[in-house]
Amino acid sequence: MNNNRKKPSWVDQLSNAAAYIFPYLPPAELSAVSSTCKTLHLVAKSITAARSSDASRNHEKLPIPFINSGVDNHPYAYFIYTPTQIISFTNDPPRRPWGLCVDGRFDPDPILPPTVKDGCRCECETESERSDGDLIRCPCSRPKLPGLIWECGSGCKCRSGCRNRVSQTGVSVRLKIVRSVRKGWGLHADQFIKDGEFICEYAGQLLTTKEARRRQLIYDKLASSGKRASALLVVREHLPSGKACMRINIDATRIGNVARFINHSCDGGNLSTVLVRSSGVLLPRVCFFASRDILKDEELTFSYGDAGLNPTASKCVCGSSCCSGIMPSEHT
Ligand SMILES: C[S@@+](CC[C@H](N)C(=O)[O-])C[C@H]1O[C@@H](n2cnc3c(N)ncnc32)[C@H](O)[C@@H]1O
Repeated sequence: MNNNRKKPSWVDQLSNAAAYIFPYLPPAELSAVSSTCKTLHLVAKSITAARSSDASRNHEKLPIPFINSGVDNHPYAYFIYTPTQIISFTNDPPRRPWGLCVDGRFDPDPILPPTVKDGCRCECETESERSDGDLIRCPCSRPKLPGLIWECGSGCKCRSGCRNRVSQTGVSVRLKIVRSVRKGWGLHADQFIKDGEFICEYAGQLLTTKEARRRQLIYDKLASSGKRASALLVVREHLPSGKACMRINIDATRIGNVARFINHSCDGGNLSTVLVRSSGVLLPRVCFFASRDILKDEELTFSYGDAGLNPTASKCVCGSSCCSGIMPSEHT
């Protein structure tokens, strides 16, 4: 037996322990411990580099880096990543690790999915029989309403490879999150994106309208003191009767995906907001598709709604020729 094996030094032991604990720390705590000694500073630096390299925390097929070219000292934004919408009413999500390096995960040459403008190529039959003898209609054959598309889902005979599941593939285009002086973080294309291509879902916590209103008041207060950017999206689906509409509230402020970084543009921007319903799934999802060809490095934007007359609303700096100068705010 070799008794001469070298014991790890206390510096190595400290560094190993820090590598386990630091990925659980939010930025302020990470920065505080980082300033205590050189060893901890180096571990914190590598965690920060890993966090900045992929906002999706390995949840998407491609990494989505944060880019801050000297605008200020924010290397990344801190939030919990969810690739799909979640029904959750907890106020305090538990801490999870973020910042460990995982090598060799990304497919360098992914197969791009079809675009929404390719039309339906669903291979399941228009009407097919379920095992219980009932006929089910393929969602592709349902009447289309503006701003709403039907995709195949768990209620269809087809499998996940079906071409009518465009928005169920996750983020498949190269994106990056870029810091700017006036708008904070913003989502940008990191490749050419074709008109009609699927960009991403707006994922976050699905809220009741009562809870959404409660949170909106808090966010408005924080925004008026210049404290925090919120990401609470309200979308209304007009039901086929035309007499009622369903309100969908998605809050991506603390738990969300890349869509929480999409800034507002008064001219409607370059994204279409589309409600996607799929067979066998009760709730619709809010998805973004390119509304025109988008060049590499262009910022992705959409209209948050009408500016209205909210006197406490913050200033819009979208820069479009029809900019109202006021950010839209939800107060209904
Ligand atoms: C959904 S977040 C978008 C990401 C945000 N920029 C960030 O840094 O996290 C919405 C917030 O971004 C800012 N924002 C978005 N569009 C803007 C615009 N056109 N002008 C000024 N601020 C904007 C506002 O602070 C708004 O509350």
